Amino acid sequence: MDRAYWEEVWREEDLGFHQSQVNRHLQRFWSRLKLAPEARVLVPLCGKSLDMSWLLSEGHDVIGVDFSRKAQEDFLATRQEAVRYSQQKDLYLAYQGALLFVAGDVFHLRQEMLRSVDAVYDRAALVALPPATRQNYAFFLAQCLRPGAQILLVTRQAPEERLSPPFNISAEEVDRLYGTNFRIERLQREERGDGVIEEVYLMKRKTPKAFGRLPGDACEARQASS
Ligand SMILES: C[S@@+](CC[C@H](N)C(=O)[O-])C[C@H]1O[C@@H](n2cnc3c(N)ncnc32)[C@H](O)[C@@H]1O
Repeated sequence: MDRAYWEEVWREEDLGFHQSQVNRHLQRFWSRLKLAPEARVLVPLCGKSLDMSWLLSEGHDVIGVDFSRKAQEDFLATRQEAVRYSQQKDLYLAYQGALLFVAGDVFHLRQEMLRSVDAVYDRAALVALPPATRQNYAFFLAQCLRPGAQILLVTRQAPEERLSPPFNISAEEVDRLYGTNFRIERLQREERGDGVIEEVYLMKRKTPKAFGRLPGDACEARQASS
């Protein structure tokens, strides 16, 4: 699922993933992260999710990231505050109160932006990525997040495997992707009436043995090459 795929999705407004209500797992489990109100939360592949409004209403600083400038525009329009725009290479930044909405590729985010992140909220982000990209994404988060940073992850598994998003993510895959670098706790496993299983995980970045400028540090490497 490359950028062209998602641009088409937004152009055609084929937004079946968008929820008209705040996600119930977010509302139910967010307090488990025990964050201070002023904590900074990254919402990767955010679309125009109302979950960001909820996180802002909790007092958090929110960084939303999505390829789509339409998603950025639509989300900003739901809020009253003035917007200030800037650009860093191929990233289009919009600041609106405690929100920073970055229109661009999540993998192009700069390290200094991510090192200050206390928590990541992932609903319909990991499941939107094809298998090879999922590995890069989990590795990218592990490399960029500081020890102690947390991820609230919502996954899903439908009875049939699909060739397009949302993809099925099993507990084994979560463990394979994140287990080395994160302590993983499964908070919930729920089978919906339609046979789809939703799982909610709380993950905490472990302290690497030699944290910092390791060879292969994804963020550092990206910075050096940009
Ligand atoms: C399934 S939607 C989920 C949106 C949102 N999380 C929600 O719950 O409504 C996935 C979104 O990821 C965005 N996306 C996919 N790959 C991306 C990438 N590498 N960088 C930034 N955004 C990306 C797409 O544009 C799309 O809006």
